[in-house]
Amino acid sequence: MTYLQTFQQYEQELARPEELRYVFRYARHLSYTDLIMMLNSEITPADAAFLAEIAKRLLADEPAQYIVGETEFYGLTVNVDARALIPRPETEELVALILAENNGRDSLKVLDIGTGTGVIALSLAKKQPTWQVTATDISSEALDLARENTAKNGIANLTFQVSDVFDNLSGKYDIIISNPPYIADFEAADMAKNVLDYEPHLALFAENDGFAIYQKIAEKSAKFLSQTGKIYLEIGYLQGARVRQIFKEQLPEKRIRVLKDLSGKDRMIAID
Ligand SMILES: C[S@@+](CC[C@H](N)C(=O)[O-])C[C@H]1O[C@@H](n2cnc3c(N)ncnc32)[C@H](O)[C@@H]1O
Repeated sequence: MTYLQTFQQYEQELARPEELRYVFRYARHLSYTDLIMMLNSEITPADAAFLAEIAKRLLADEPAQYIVGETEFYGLTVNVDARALIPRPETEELVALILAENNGRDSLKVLDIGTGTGVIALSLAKKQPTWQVTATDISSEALDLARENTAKNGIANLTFQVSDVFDNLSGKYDIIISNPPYIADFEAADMAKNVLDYEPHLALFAENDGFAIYQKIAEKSAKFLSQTGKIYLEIGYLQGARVRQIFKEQLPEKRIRVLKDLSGKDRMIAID
């Protein structure tokens, strides 16, 4: 049997067939061209066994990134596993927005609430070496993973703190960022199995119909924000109006913008 026949046999059964070749290529360090070149050759017994194992895990809806153990985010390679949410491309847009709007501002104190794998904090700290970035999470397991990713990417201007939103923090920040859990419990019924069965629910769901962490951030943000401080948030695409209102009540003097992602959906809030 050839590689191509083996791939095709499993791909028929998979909900996301493209993931099989992606995981195989990544694990075997192959380029697209390398894979194309081998498709018509006889599969080795070791690769046949390896593909069977990958296909089994994908059929059980395990996310491809968890099988590979790594993913790419804003030019960084980070470890991913069940301790934290798999970073999403929309979050890269939040990072790009923050960098574009704060270009040329040196020595800022930056706080990333709910850092997960650490990707927002890591990307900002790498692009802006004069910024001092604090990354927090309520999950110490997620912070362990974020620390691994900091070492993996050789980034120094980053510190970590276990905290329920602001509970273990002090001082003022020039930029506060969060991509918090924002899914309401009732939405679970409509969620894909690869998300619901594998990613940490602490990273996905929040009380008060998904708004609880925004409310917590808003209530204390005046205390933790420097005078000209800014807040950047990722939101669910239907949450813009409500999150704007939550922050308007606490920070009435600030400008609040609801911004769209590349697919035209409300995805970010910028407060300055
Ligand atoms: C949606 S994930 C975002 C992870 C990462 N920032 C990203 O964008 O990929 C939300 C993160 O918030 C953390 N979290 C949940 N509740 C929290 C709380 N009350 N205080 C701080 N972090 C919290 C979760 O553990 C999770 O890592």
